[in-house]
Amino acid sequence: DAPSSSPPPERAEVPKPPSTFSQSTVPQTPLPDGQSVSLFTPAPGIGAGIGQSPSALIQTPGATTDHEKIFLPHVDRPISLTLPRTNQTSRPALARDPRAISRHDLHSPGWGKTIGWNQPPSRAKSPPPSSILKHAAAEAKDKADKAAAAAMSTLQTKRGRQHKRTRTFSHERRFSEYNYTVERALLGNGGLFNAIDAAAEAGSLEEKTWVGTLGCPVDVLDDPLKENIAEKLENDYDSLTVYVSDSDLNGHYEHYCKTILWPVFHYQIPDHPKSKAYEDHSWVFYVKVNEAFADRIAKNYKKGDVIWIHDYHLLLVPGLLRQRLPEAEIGFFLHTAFPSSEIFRCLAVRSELLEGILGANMIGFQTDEYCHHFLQTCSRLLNVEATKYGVILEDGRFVHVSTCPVGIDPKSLEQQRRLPEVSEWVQIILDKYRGKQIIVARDKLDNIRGVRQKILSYELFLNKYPEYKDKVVLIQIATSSTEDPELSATVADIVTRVNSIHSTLAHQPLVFLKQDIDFAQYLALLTVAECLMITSLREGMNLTSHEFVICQDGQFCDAKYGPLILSEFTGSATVFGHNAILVNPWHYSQCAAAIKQALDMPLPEKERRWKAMHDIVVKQNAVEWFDTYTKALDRAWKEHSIRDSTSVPRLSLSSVKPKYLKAEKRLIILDYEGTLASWGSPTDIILTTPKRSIDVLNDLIEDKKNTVYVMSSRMPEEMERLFSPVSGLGMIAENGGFLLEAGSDEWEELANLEHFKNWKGGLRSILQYYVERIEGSKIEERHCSLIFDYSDADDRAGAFKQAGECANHINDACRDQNVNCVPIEDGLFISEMEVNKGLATQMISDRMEKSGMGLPEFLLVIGDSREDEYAFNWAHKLEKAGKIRDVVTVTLGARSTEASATLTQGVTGKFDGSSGYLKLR
Ligand SMILES: O=P(O)(O)OC[C@H]1O[C@@H](O)[C@H](O)[C@@H](O)[C@@H]1O
Repeated sequence: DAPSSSPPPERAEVPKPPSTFSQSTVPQTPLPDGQSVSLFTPAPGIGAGIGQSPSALIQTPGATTDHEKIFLPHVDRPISLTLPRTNQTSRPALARDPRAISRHDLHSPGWGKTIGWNQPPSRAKSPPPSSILKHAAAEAKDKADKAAAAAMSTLQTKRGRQHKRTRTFSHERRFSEYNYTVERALLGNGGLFNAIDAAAEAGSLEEKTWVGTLGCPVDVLDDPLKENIAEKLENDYDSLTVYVSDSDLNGHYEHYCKTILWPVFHYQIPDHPKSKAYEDHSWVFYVKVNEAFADRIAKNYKKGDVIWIHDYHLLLVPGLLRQRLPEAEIGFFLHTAFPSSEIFRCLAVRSELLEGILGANMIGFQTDEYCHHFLQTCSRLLNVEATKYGVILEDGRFVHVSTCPVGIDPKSLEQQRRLPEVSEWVQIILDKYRGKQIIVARDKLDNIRGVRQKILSYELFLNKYPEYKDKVVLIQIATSSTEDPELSATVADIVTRVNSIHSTLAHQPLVFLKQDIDFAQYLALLTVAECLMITSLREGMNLTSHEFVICQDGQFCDAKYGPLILSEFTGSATVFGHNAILVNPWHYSQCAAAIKQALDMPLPEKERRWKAMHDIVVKQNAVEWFDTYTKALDRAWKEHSIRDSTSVPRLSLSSVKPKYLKAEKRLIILDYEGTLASWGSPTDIILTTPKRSIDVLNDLIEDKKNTVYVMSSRMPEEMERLFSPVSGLGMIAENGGFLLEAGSDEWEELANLEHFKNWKGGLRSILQYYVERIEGSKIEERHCSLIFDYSDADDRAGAFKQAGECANHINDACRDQNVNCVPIEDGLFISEMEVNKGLATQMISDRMEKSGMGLPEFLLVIGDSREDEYAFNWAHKLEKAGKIRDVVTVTLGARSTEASATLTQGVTGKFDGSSGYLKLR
């Protein structure tokens, strides 16, 4: 039952390619009628995996490429592909080769067919193959052998060949004897393909390499042939092939991707009693395939490459790559929706998935809502700090998260619409449905797209408004990349009921095609439609609606400006807003009323809405998406390129010493907990300061050239008590809330204490809620900050988890109040957003600049935690501006940092000012 056992569909179903590619190094056995076995896609990625979407894309900036050489048909490059935007002189064989033009969403298993050749059929709902459950490689291999033998015999029969194959003649060898062509896969993410294609054409992308799997079973290919294919694809199509066994790919795509991730990401928890979704049998295959991608990419990676991972099939790849290539520029874009944390947390491997995604420098989503869900999920489940712009990981690395909605390429669509087949079909449809109002729809027939809900709404519409009965036709195209027999049967029943009740001898109100149609027919339908109806229960975007808007401009048919009925649960709903008629697909009477509203809409209103949507589609196009995303990724990578402590050099005492000695004026800023004192979290009760720290500080201050500050999360009075033996010491308390200038006796408030009074009241109730649930936890109130401390909690793991939720809760509730809650060791620190150590250090340098004293020539900042990064950044700014000659920033311990040097032990072990200068041991 393994995928390799699925016999390939009959050759008769293979659309005849315009030309074939002959493989020179494998034995040549031309197929009759010029037909050939399709092994790959010229845009691998489109065929990445069994019906997979594009997976990873590597681009090398600065290099040049011949885009057309790869993607456009060429006489001496006989690949079976014709793409849009070619300057073809001859008319493309659209009707004959339905793959001749591209579309945004190639989700049909065959172009006008029910089964495609170059994608094995899906069995997403079937029980897992025994190869998966038993992990029996040998058995799978045996099955694959038999299946391949069966497949070959099918081919032979069809071809009418009379060769006698004996058991001793390996079927693998037989398979390898055939010619093959390289064809674009029928399944996958057409929107991505079109966008990359458009970006290349627009000059935004100079060189690219797709990384993907072959769109066909590979177990039957022998190693030399596999190598040969990979080589061919690398050399001629700039495509890297990832080989994984058929059973691994089956477990990965059809099981883990399609029965777990796809439904969960679209708010469908597969909790059917028969569902195997939560058995983790397929997780291992998901990991394996992701690892295979990461290995392939890492092996090929060259410094300067940009790696862009796409979609839910490859969520682990960014993380796996980050381990292999710590410095690489890695982007991730999710084309689907991202669910609320309450749904995501149902996944057994939720942390692994999140950590995988967080390997990227930048994570892109289609809408703000998905972004927000992701940030919230990270904060709740991983207990990391999430800001509006991204996630701060425990090691200090910042991962950017942003919204970047994908669009279509109106230019190429425009060209495709001009093809004669489209106008032919426009005419055919107009003739056939003369006098009728056509509502059009094309969706995957899965539980996500709401086809059932749509037809039920339509039935209600016909019942409620019988005056439309003879005047309206709903043409529903239902494609599918995976089989769901139960849903198919239910929908078929409803379709039969609608038609048997509402049809007349002369009129059939519902045309339901459980197959895909030719792209030209699809464009013609969008052109003549009175309205498009999308009722997805969830959908990342919905580019069909964008194509509809373009097709309604009246260029090839009387101006329609057809209204768009659009589920509010699609990404496109946030893009179009109320210019579309937004509906809740579960609210059948609302949907029925929307149909009536669309059909009755006066022309001026139609035109107004359409114009607004048209502007959006044209502006928010595919090239724009590519440019925006890649620029943001580049920025993210440059700004926050990983500087973990292994890549930050150790503090070189011998290089610091001359700088120190040269300076006539020095500013030294030292963090307290974890830096001066080698112990302690901000929640510890500090009784005394180690004598050694006091000695070091006194030694430093004794040198009149030095101005010394200590910074801490402690309150001013605590700091005073701790450092009373050091006179002249400057202090920064409550992480920047208070400043005591060096040599002064008066504390200054940098935080707004009035504001604190206002927000702390509201927060107390939230914190109290968690204190009651976490035994041993407590709230500590300081002058301008609150600390939620669970260091004494019995169940630290449980407390950690709840604290994550608490932080999230607070950040959500206080977003408008400028209040920020960040995790600290065994606690949460809540303070005003702009109040941090950087604010206080800025104040110090401003004062120095303004006073006659001027800025120092030497600045040393030493810290150990995330809050100290604000001070490091401030120091670097001064250095960059050329205001301070020598700046040394040092962090302690192993963590990512902005600091320029590291130390592994406490400061007191290294510094000693007893000789009147910073003595380096
Ligand atoms: O390969 P699949 O899972 O059928 O999906 C192909 C594409 O289908 C589209 O509908 C989705 O929006 C994409 O996210 C997805 O990549």
